[in-house]
Amino acid sequence: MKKKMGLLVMAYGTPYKEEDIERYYTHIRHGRPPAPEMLEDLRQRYEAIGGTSPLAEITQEQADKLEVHLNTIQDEIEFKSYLGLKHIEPFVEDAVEQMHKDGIEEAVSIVLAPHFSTFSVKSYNGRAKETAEKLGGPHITSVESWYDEPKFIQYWVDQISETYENMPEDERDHSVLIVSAHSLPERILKDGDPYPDQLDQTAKLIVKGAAVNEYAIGWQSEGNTPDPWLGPDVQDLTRELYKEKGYKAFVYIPVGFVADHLEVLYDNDYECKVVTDELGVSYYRPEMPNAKPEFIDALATIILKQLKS
Ligand SMILES: CC1=C(CCC(=O)O)c2cc3nc(cc4[nH]c(cc5[nH]c(cc1n2)c(C)c5CCC(=O)O)c(CCC(=O)O)c4C)C(CCC(=O)O)=C3C
Ligand SMILES: [Fe+2]
Repeated sequence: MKKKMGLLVMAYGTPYKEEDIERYYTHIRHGRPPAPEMLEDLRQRYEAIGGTSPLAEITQEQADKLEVHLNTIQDEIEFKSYLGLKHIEPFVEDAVEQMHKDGIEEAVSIVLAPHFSTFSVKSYNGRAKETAEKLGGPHITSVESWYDEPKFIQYWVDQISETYENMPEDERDHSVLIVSAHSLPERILKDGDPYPDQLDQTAKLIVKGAAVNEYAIGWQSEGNTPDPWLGPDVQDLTRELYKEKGYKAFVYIPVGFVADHLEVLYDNDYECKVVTDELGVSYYRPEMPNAKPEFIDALATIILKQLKS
């Protein structure tokens, strides 16, 4: 008999339709409704990428494929996946409750974001464990971070190698790789949050694997709040690097994310491209992992390693 295990896949979540944008944004803001102009600004950004984000569909596909793949590559455990989202239903709490109702006693959880921070991964895992404790189960083993998983690094190495191979030689010799993640308020640094160091490590491993000479770390998508956020912002960084080094091509890899969504399709493909267009240089953005088999295999490897440790 195979051992049955819940597979709790957690991700940010996105509005399913335009009418969901307000309550979604309110949830992100811990229950404080956004001012009308902030809401309108967000609505327009979704509008610019086609009305809503492809994220909902991609996240579901990632969870489904991960379950199937895990059940294919080993035969000791029967995994059953549950999707738990941070800011829209099915919420993390809903997923844990469903596992409990289904009689799941043991579960493993993973957040679809590679780098640990008190703002992101810690809060997902905390919400899951708190709910499980309240209900009296399941027992959850959590993956805390996976920013250095070799198969994840290899995914990006392969992507950028392909991008650089297809670039005109003159551009390749004058290009820079911008490795980025979602910015967070600078105050996370006070408490020794590992987030910036983990991004640094991811970047170093990718750069080494792909033998890229020129790279820089940037932050993107910072929130609309008065506190200072981690910088440099990818748009400012693009301008500075152009001024200092005169690069002819900029290659963006937002490795803090794993799917095509608003922060990539708008903040990179629109906002960063406005800057590269203005500077008259080339913009490249290798493909996101989404539900590609190599990435699903990387996630499965991370889960199995966690269960063996
Ligand atoms: C660390 C981090 C990740 C990566 C880790 C993870 O994935 O967990 C992430 C991912 C995402 N963030 C997303 C969307 C948004 N995040 C916002 C706002 C914020 N994010 C924050 C942090 C993060 N966010 C923070 C500290 C705020 C400010 C909150 C405040 O005001 O105090 C806002 C509000 C408006 C704005 O600021 O743009 C939106 C719409 C989407 C979905 C996109 C889609 O729908 O396609 C995704 C994947
Ligand atoms: Fe966000």
